[in-house]
Amino acid sequence: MKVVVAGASGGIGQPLSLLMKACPLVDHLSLYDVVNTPGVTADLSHISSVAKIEGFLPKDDGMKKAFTGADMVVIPAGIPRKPGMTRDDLFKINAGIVRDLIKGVAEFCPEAYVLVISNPVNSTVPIAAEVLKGAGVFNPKKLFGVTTLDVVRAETFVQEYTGEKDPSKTVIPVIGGHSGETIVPLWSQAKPAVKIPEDKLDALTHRVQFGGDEVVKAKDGAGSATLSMAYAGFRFAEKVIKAVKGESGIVEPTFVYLPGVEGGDEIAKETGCEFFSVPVELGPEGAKKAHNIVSSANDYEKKLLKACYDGLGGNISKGIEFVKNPPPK
Ligand SMILES: NC(=O)c1ccc[n+]([C@@H]2O[C@H](COP(=O)([O-])OP(=O)(O)OC[C@H]3O[C@@H](n4cnc5c(N)ncnc54)[C@H](O)[C@@H]3O)[C@@H](O)[C@H]2O)c1
Ligand SMILES: O=C(O)C[C@H](O)C(=O)O
Repeated sequence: MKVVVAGASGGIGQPLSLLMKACPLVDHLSLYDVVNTPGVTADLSHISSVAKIEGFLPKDDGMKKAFTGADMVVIPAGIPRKPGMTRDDLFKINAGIVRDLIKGVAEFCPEAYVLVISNPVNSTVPIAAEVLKGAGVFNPKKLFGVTTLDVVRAETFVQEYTGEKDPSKTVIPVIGGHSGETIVPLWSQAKPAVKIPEDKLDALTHRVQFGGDEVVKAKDGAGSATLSMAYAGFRFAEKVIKAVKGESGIVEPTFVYLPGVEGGDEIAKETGCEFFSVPVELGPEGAKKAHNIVSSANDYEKKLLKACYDGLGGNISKGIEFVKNPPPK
């Protein structure tokens, strides 16, 4: 299992690379960034874990060397938010960064599982799909937008109503997209079931939808969530790797191209969105089956979903348009 982290020197990239280096399921870790990969690689290389590690900069065919033979490419490359910014404000810079990295995937490792962390995820994943389509190598089962941080937040914030000692033991499906109102926690589908007082529901939902803002505000200009994102990104990547290696029964919400995944057509029809995060069963081929829990939402959640569909559709079209009709340079 050769894993590439693209954007490896950044706030997410470094702790994510640390978790990958420590993971016994990873044989080969390849770090790629436009800066500082020699230092990050030298540092991590002293860890006595199984993964062989290499680091590359763009010079001397660095992307080709980093990506060739990769089984998985995880992408946290791009600028983060500052207070007052929306994720969509990152589009101008991050759209081009993701497009160019995905061109590298298409050329050097078209069979790889691709996990996109870079924001705005609602647009960067459609960008990735368009680039891969254009290169004739798009496999929707292998392209994932990482929305796990929303799931992790929901598990954490609901703990006060579950009484669970370990918050990760409560399964809360968080569906839709990854920004503000497009993030929809389906509390009614919690396992085990959880009773949230009615007067607390709005505040809890809002905290999950806008949890990213809490961190952006607290970091006060120094970026957005990095450590919790590295944890969440690793948690999702590890699940994909385990499924690829044959473990069955792994289901995790992730933002996928619905028409390309079994069960996805029905969800696309119901939501009106081609890209959507739903619990996806993972298998050796990647996304095995999309679970339609949209139809099980209660009335409160249906209202949230309506707002989600309205916002998400525009974000998706913006990403597709960026590749189909690139803006003048
Ligand atoms: N999906 C999520 O839930 C989630 C959560 C947190 C952050 N994010 C997003 O992740 C991205 C990264 O956040 P961060 O805090 O690590 O930012 P950061 O600025 O600390 O790190 C980004 C890294 O990307 C590198 N980079 C820039 N252009 C590159 C290119 N063309 N090729 C390779 N590397 C390149 C930079 O050199 C830097 O090291 C942001 O867009 C942020 O909004 C997503
Ligand atoms: O909020 C951000 O900009 C980063 C990330 O998407 C998050 O949810 O923390």
